[in-house]
Amino acid sequence: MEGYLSCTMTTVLGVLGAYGAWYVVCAYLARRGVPPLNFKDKHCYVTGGSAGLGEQLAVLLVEAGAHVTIVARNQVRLDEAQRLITAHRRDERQRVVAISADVSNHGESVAALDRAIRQHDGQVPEYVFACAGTTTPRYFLDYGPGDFERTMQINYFGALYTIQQAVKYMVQHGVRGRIVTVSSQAGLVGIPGYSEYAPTKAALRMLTETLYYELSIYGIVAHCFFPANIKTPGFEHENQTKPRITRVIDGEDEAIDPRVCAQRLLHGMDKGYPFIVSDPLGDVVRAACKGVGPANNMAVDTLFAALGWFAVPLWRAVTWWQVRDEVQAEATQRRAQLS
Ligand SMILES: NC(=O)C1=CN([C@@H]2O[C@H](COP(=O)(O)OP(=O)(O)OC[C@H]3O[C@@H](n4cnc5c(N)ncnc54)[C@H](OP(=O)(O)O)[C@@H]3O)[C@@H](O)[C@H]2O)C=CC1
Ligand SMILES: CCCCCCCCCCCCCCCC(=O)[C@@H](N)CO
Repeated sequence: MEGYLSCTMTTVLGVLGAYGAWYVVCAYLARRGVPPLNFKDKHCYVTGGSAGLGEQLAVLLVEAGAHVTIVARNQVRLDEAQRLITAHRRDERQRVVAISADVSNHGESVAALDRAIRQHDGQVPEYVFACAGTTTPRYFLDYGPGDFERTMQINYFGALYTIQQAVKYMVQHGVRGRIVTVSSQAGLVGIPGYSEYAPTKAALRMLTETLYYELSIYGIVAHCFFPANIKTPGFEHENQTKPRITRVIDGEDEAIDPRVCAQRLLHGMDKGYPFIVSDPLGDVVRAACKGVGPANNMAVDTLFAALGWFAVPLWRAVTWWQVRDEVQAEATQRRAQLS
């Protein structure tokens, strides 16, 4: 009996020890080659920097000593954001530049970046955050022609145009910078109501995964951020059209503060994570959706993934049960409307 116990103990300790060693190796591998974050005197370029997540990100960046460019369309909101961001500077030599452009237009995207570099005395951005994005959630059948294309054009192509041009300049000037795309947890998990939005965010994930490997050729690190709901003007906009089914399933009540959300993004970048989330549930979803993409820490991700494969279908069943009345009502109403 005693022999049996000590044999079990040895096995348990052996497994824990092996897991610990694996964890350490994974942590080392994940960080390998990623230089520490350092924003002091760096040029950080933030599209969508006039509101919500992008604005709070710009605030944190100037607090960390960066020069910042924010890009958005509406001049009034840009001016307000510029004032707010400027008030957070550590040093008045820090430049805060605001540029009005529609990033979904290739010419405007490129011109905005050129202007930003000129206004920063030729300094190419070391950090590029493609934050601009939008959604108007509805039932699939309620979208009109053009809606899908418009959202893809802003969320996906808007980010792509900015990043491609920035990477060109980085490589040309030998800048070993970082690029960040902003996807969403809705780009990982299918949620009714996001048919116009989720594909744009899934596309960003795959773009970033590709660039994570490809841009390592030039010493540039790519990150993709997958936040859950954030309390922003964009969130208020989407809630005006969001079906109730969507509100319940995506956890409307748990929306987080944009500053906290931006801090979590910077934390993930500091760790060198390719895919970054805003909360622990996000880590479960991220790991369960990992596929053959890059891991943050293979040892931890494997545990999270195993949890996700069981928990996500349970969560799906529970939330679907919570909205059973709305599902019924929508089915009845829609059939009546279309027949
Ligand atoms: N809020 C949330 O719950 C979540 C948001 N996200 C994503 O995070 C990002 C930020 O979201 P959030 O802070 O809520 O967004 P907001 O709507 O609050 O702010 C969006 C910003 O992007 C700018 N923008 C929008 N379209 C364009 C365009 N075509 N060209 C240039 N700038 C543009 C807006 O300015 P202007 O309109 O003046 O151009 C504004 O500065 C988005 O990509 C969003 O999809 C992801 C998960 C959850
Ligand atoms: C124990 C494991 C349970 C698994 C839980 C799965 C949770 C998924 C939650 C998805 C939330 C999606 C928010 C999308 C926000 C967004 O992008 C929009 N607000 C657009 O702006």
